[in-house]
Amino acid sequence: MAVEENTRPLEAGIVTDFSQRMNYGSYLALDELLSLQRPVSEPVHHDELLFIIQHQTSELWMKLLLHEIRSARDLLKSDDIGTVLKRIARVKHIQEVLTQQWSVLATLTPTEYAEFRDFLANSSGFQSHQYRAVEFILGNKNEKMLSVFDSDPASQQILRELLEEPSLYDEFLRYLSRQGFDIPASALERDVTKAYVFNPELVPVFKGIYEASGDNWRVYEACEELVDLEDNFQFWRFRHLRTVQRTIGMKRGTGGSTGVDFLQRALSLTFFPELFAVRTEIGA
Ligand code: HEM
Ligand SMILES: N[C@@H](CC(=O)c1ccccc1NC=O)C(=O)O
Repeated sequence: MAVEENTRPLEAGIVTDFSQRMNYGSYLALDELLSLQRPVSEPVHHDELLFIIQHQTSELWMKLLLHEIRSARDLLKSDDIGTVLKRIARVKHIQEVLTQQWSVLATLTPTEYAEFRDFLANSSGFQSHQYRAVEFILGNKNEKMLSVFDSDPASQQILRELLEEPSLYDEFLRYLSRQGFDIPASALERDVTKAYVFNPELVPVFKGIYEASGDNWRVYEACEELVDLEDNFQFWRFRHLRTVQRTIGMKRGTGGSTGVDFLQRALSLTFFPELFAVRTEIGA
């Protein structure tokens, strides 16, 4: 059989009979995955598919983000800092993808969005349980957020567990204590169900680590990884805010908040305050 010009001939070994074998689509449950984009606008607005896919892909990456951060937190309990660093390296790449992805949604103009926004009713990203789980495990705990999930007990239960468990940073401080660093009891015995708040007693501990980085290389590296992670989180929040601003201006959110003003306030939150405070104390 003659091979057509500018085509790649299939090799003899290429498998084509999947009647009895697992294939790509069945492994990945593609039939289900690709049937889950269900626009609600009537008549269906061209851009609603973009809106749905932007959110669904974000949720998939957040699923992995949570999986990796949870694992990093649990590995700290067994003092396996090497694997923790590997987990955080991956977390940072996922965050970069999530932040880059905003440029796709930024092609949605305010006019186009206004044409289907009403169909979204009161649904909002504020109700994303995976996003809230990531915030909680990073230490931004807030029990009041649980009420949003009253009608979704399974998600509410996961959030309640994360609220009650130590955060990634709580476990990092406990790890440092086990490694011989002088972590004050006020940090080790804090109420982990509350949002983490700045503890000035920790700054000298980090100052010691940063000034003798060569003696504590892994710990020093871990501190810098956490700083990167927080920076990346803020970059995502900032891109979200700017996308919201260019799409709905100063309108209230569908979730009931003031919108841009509400999101702006999240930019002053911090997960690892002492790791930023220590910078003021370093050098001259
Ligand atoms: C045109 C696109 C978007 C607009 C206009 C928008 C708007 C808003 C607004 C106004 C809020 C505040 C809560 C409210 O009252 O609704 C919010 C929260 C939120 N949105 Fe979006 N959003 C957009 C896209 C996205 C995307 C793609 C994601 C990705 C998952 C997302 C995730 C979130 C999350 C997680 C929150 C809660 C933030 C927090 O608690 O600080 N949003 N959004
Ligand atoms: N809060 C947005 C609506 C919105 O963006 C949204 C709606 C449903 C599901 C996810 C959303 N994304 C982020 O908030 C708004 O006020 O227009």
